[in-house]
Amino acid sequence: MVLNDERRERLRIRRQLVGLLRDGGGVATALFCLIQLANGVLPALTALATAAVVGSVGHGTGTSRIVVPLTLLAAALIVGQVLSAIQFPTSLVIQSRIDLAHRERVAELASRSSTITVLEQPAVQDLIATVNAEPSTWIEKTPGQGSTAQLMLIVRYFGLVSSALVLARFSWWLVPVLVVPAFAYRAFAQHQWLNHFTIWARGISHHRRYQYWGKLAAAPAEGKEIRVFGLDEWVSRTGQNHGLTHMRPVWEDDYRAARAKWLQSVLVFVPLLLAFLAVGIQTEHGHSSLATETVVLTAAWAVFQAMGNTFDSVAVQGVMPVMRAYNALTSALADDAPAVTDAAPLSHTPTLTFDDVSFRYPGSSRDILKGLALDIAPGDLVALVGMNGAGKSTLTKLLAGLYEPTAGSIRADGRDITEIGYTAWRRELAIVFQDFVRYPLSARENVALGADIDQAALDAAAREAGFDEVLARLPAGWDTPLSKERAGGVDLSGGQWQQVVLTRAIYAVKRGAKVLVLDEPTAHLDVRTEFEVFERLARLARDATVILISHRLSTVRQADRIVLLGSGRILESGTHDELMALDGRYADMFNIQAERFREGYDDRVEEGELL
Ligand SMILES: Nc1ncnc2c1ncn2[C@@H]1O[C@H](COP(=O)(O)OP(=O)(O)OP(=O)(O)O)[C@@H](O)[C@H]1O
Repeated sequence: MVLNDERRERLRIRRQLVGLLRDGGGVATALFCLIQLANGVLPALTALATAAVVGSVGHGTGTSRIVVPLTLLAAALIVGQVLSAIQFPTSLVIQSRIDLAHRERVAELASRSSTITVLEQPAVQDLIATVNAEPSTWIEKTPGQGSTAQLMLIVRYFGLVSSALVLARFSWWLVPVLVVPAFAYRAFAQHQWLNHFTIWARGISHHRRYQYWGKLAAAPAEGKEIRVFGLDEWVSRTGQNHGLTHMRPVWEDDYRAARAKWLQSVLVFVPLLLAFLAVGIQTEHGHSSLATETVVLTAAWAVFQAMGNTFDSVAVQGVMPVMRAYNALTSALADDAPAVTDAAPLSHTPTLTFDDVSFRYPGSSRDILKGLALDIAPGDLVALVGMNGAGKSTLTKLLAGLYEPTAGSIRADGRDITEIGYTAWRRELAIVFQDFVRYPLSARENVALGADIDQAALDAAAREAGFDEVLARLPAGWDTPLSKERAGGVDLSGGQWQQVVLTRAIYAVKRGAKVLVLDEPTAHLDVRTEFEVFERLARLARDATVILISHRLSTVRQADRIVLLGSGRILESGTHDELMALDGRYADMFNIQAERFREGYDDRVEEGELL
């Protein structure tokens, strides 16, 4: 039953692989199919042409009779050579196109889910790692490689059939005598290869560790320690041990396979000998000609050639995990089709309402937010403060719709954001996450991120984020790649990167975003720069609501409202003066930071110091 299910799945994947050939491009795939077909039938044609040449020589009636069969034979040989020369580049073109289309589908699949809940599941992450199909060993194959191998496997049977037809013309019984052992030969070789494959795959974790230890010796950072602590011998021995643990069973299998070669040789040798003897005897007795003998001998050999190569099966086997992961990922993300929405952009900045919002992360039993209630008026600059782990970033992720509240709702002008639709709602947001992405792109691309370029707005955003001074020092200004890995690129400091993403968020506001969320956007900036940025943000707050998370209380004191989060709830809320007058937790935190600052320390509250 299980075996049947497994067979059915393998068959389904094989069909999928054939279907993928569509992505290889019409012309290239047609050419590849033609090459495979020709490769399949050429041995039989060569057999017929050779026989015709031999036959015409035997008649001894001058050279004219031999010209046509000789030309045919030469044509078959030349076509065979040409085809094998263009087969490889054609297959590379098809494979890369199929792989590109596959990666596009995977990216589309991964972004299909409107929240990131499902993507955070370890099982889904494992599937994505497999489905990305980046082979690092010979046993792993890409969908492109699997797909062309599957086609070659199918076409192989055309070769078998054409050679069998040629044999049948001489004597029908030669067909089973040769084809049955050829199948047995194939099954045997295939079994050996797949066994070899399985044994190799079983030790993959040792192989990975062998690779890791091998790379360690050559890596600059680790190289420092290896030299200082004299670890070279230990590193090389550990690597060697992993290599040997992986390869020993593989080598044993190689010896076993070599010893079993005699059976394969018998499977080829005996039927061929039978066929050769039968035809030889008949020719001897005048029942057959030398030409027929030639055709039978060549076609008989071609039968084994057609069935002999088993590497295509290994390639198909190598892509099975990728296709299985792809199918599993499709089912895992099936319920997360994008919310289709045609909601029009908001005409004004909305009032934001967190209505009794509770939240716990999927798979966790701890409530991060517990019935949180918060209203934010349009154009307000609200500072969210609180200890590490209080749930500030979580609140912004809920606002962005990356997770859905476990209870309660988040509303914009009274409308639940799920009703507006996440795609439409996110157009209204500009968010700088704490763990923002540093794209190895130009400064301009890092700020615009695919949006239309409005250079005047870009320049203004850079000024407001304090990025203009950095920009002026970049060798190619806006066009400078922000990565040393790119030609002419530069590496920015942590603070300079924050200025880039601040510029990104401000540019989004200039292009119409109504809510700006900044999660510790200034943590790496020096106090003076942070203060200036904050001043500018305060001015920006007239066009958009700004929600700012910060640990530096001296900076956020100018916010319209400061909200102190703790234990999943709002502990205190008000202006700086109101909260200081309250003399509660905020006042404590502020006083400690102010004291530290006076003493010359950084004014950032470190984890565990307070509350
Ligand atoms: N993806 C996640 N899965 C499970 N728990 C998470 C996840 N992300 C955050 N948490 C937990 O949620 C709690 C709140 O985290 P959050 O990042 O919202 O805090 P924060 O107030 O922004 O802290 P910080 O000031 O350090 O940035 C923390 O205890 C954290 O461990």
